[in-house]
Amino acid sequence: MAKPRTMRRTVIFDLDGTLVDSVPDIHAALDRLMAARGQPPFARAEVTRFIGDGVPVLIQRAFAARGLPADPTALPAFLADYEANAAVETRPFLGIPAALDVLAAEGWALAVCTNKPEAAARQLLAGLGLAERFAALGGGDSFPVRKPDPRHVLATLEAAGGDPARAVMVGDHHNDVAAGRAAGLPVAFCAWGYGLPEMADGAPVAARAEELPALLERLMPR
Ligand SMILES: O=C(O)COP(=O)(O)O
Ligand SMILES: [Mg+2]
Repeated sequence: MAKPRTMRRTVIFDLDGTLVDSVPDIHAALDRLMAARGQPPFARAEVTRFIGDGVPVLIQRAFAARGLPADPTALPAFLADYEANAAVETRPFLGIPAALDVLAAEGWALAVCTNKPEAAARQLLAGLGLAERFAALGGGDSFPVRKPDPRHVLATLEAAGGDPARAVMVGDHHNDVAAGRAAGLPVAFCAWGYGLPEMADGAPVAARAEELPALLERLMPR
């Protein structure tokens, strides 16, 4: 009798700060948005701190930092600019393409769960030649909920054809740790990203992308 097939293991990756260093293009688009309102540019460290909760919150934080009232035209203006310019300076972090190759060769399915709007995330992955590697992409506006809500992770996993009992979450922000854990997944934290070290909250930390395959193997043995 044929043995029942064991479902493939799936890695759910966060995008910004985990797979790609996207802050240069986010920073540039945000400064153009602010310049159109007569505002001075931001420092890179400020923009890095604004990232993690999706674009609407990024813009709220930027406007609050400049003491500006909310402006409903800002979000569509930012998105139109950013979607067209998401892959100008943005690149995968050092070692990420090679780590994805190793994971794929080891039989992992790969998926992306990001709070970045889906259209911008797809533009970016396509612009970097990474899109075909992923079985599914769940953006910040793909479902009624987003990270830290675990349903964002679970819906992305379902779209990838994955099994929640055979999946791990990798991210750089407390939203990733919280969403992955609440979804019942083991979590790994990326030290190279935009989150503060304490956001790992006890999750195992990868210091470099090349450490990911062995770390994920430990979290979810074959
Ligand atoms: O868009 C954001 O604020 C964060 O995106 P991420 O979930 O890919 O880190
Ligand atoms: Mg992130």
